[in-house]
Amino acid sequence: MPEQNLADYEIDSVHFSTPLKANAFEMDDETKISMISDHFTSILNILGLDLNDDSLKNTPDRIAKMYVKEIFSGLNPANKPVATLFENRYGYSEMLVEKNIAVFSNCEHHFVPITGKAHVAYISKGKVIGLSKLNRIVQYYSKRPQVQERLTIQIAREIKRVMGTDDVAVMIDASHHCVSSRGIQDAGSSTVTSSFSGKFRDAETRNEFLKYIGQ
Ligand SMILES: Nc1nc2c(ncn2[C@@H]2O[C@H](COP(=O)(O)OP(=O)(O)OP(=O)(O)O)[C@@H](O)[C@H]2O)c(=O)[nH]1
Ligand SMILES: [Zn+2]
Repeated sequence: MPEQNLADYEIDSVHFSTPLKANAFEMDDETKISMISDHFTSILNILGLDLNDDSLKNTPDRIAKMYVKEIFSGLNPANKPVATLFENRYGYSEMLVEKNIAVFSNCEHHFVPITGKAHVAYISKGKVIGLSKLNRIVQYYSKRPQVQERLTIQIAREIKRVMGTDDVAVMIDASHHCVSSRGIQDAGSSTVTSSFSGKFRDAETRNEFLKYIGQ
């Protein structure tokens, strides 16, 4: 594992970290897929489904691949995006806002989707970041079993680390399918979380950010 990615987990070792077992990185992806597939075969059998049906027979394998390679790929630090930074030669000194970044995550309590939008902003301390890398950071931390509060903090911390500045804002507005499609079954509500650091703790800067994202 690249040293920098391992460090991400070591730094993350207090309350904002994804709870991971000590041996979380010992198993390779192929072994994980094979074991998850076996367990899903049992679950579908227990539910009484006929795995000889041609539509169902590959479902355990499909779910296992989807977990490891897609929706939970952010558990593997090897998939952490590497940020491309450029010198701020043009001396841009205002905030940069990347808004309406799609969030597709999954709730760690029920393993059903969290969908919504993230808005992030930073003020340069000399470097600028390739725009798509902000989207990639949001996507990487989304691809873990999550609670929205932790997702917000993890995204903010990573942007601060990469950009070498505390002047970072993150806001997420998302719907939790565990609230909309089951349980209380309230499809109309959404959850807003935010992280404001550095200059974004000042009302004027924060309000400028909120105005740009239409709040
Ligand atoms: N704070 C927080 N809570 C969340 C998040 N995602 C889901 N939850 C909540 O986690 C709680 C889990 O509570 P439990 O009482 O153990 O689960 P449950 O019996 O399925 O609860 P209900 O959803 O009310 O039916 C629920 O209230 C969820 O709405 C999140 O991102 N942040
Ligand atoms: Zn849930």
